[in-house]
Amino acid sequence: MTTFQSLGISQPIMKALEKMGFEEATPIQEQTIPLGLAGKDVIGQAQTGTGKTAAFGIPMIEKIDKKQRKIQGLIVAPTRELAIQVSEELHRLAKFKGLRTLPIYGGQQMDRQIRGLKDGPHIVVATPGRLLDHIRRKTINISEVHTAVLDEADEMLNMGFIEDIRDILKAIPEERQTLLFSATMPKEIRQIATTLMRSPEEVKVKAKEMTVSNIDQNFIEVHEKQKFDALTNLLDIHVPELAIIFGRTKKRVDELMDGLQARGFRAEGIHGDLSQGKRMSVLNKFKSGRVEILVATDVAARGLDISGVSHVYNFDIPQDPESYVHRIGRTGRAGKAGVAISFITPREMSHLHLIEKVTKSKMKRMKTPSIDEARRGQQQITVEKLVRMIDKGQLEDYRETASEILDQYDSVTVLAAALKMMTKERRQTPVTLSSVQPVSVKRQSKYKGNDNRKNYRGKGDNKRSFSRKPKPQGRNRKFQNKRGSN
Ligand SMILES: Nc1ncnc2c1ncn2[C@@H]1O[C@H](COP(=O)(O)OP(=O)(O)OP(=O)(O)O)[C@@H](O)[C@H]1O
Ligand SMILES: [Mg+2]
Repeated sequence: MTTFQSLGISQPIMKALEKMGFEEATPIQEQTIPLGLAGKDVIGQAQTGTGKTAAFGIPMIEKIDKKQRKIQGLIVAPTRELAIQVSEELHRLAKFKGLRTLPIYGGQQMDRQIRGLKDGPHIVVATPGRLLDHIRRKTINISEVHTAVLDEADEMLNMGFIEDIRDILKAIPEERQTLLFSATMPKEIRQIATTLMRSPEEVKVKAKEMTVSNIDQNFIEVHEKQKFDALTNLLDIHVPELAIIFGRTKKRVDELMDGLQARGFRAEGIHGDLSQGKRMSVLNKFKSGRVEILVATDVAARGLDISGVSHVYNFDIPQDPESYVHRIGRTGRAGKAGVAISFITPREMSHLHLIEKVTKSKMKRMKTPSIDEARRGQQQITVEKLVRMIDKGQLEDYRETASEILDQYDSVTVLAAALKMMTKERRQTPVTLSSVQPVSVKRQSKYKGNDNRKNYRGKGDNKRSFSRKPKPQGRNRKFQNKRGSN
């Protein structure tokens, strides 16, 4: 057990950690906080939900001079929701030090952000597109940044973002400390990463599998046309506290949401075509439990930390094993248990094996659920309610009527009628989804520009092309013409 105290963390942050209920450091925190404090560049890789945010956040906060009202720490994250979440976590960590943190992302009014920037934040957490807009308009000054973090680093250095990241890093002094974190770090991306850093220390938390062991990983083999019924049956059997269902495209997400609502589930969708206001309201409803099922594209695959997500369903199997790791990692966080179920059509079985091979984990075959099992699942909820009522007692006022009924009918019939009355029977509204192509085992390049990439970004973040090839530039060459101008 490593205490935060033994890592040499200052009093204001210790106080914040105590308030947040962090008792001991997680392995990635234990290993990277000292390096971060020593000013080293770090590539940190650790499984989903193991506290990478605080691992880069704590040393960044420690090194910030509160009196200097300049942006000293910059974090770049791939989605708006993640930028907001990371900013909130850093705000909590820096609370007693009194630092200001500001999220900057697309879909929010520019002038509001400009006002926020004029307020003198010490730390900015940004999505790349909007940050570049501010840099080009000269509405942000990042020339005093001494610590830069790429959260979800492999995603940030992937085809869709790499040029933006290079442009952003050019606006930061070369003497900066650069920290890269993710649960996945394909070799090719790691190589690109080192060109942006100064002799980085690579920290990889030792684990046999890329995924956390507290996620129970399953798959069902199911034909495309039977997927939707299988999904609603599973939902009735599992009764998740909160569930995320991943679909391949925005259209798919919309159709799934409509279908689930038609069958009486409290489901809402999130993807890059929705307005920022809508994205936020859906996510907030989900966090508060007013919506039980979040249907999402990969826009929600990375980094999001929502407590209570007990189940993740891959309605469509993701193209990349990395995406699989991040998607299922929305459950089983901070040591909690979680369940993941992936739907695989017979033609996609080889893709499943590829994912298992890359992630070094195994998915258990789950049999396709039947409507009878689903019914029993629904009845089970009623039975549990009934048992709770029995345990509670206070039934005296009902006993006389109860025995009168039992004089006339047998007990099983009476109880069956009561259960039927109390059970919310599922509407079996027929739902047909548009057909989709199965995922092919032929992997696209790591530097892909696939459909998910487009899904990832919201409107207005799409301006920059996805197809630009990463230029093979070394750090020195890249910064040569920049020298002196910072
Ligand atoms: N030392 C700790 N003790 C207890 N809880 C912690 C600790 N560190 C982080 N947490 C909590 O664990 C959860 C997961 O942390 P975080 O979001 O940083 O994970 P992550 O490693 O970045 O995951 P991902 O790869 O999905 O982005 C958060 O709710 C966070 O507040
Ligand atoms: Mg994270």
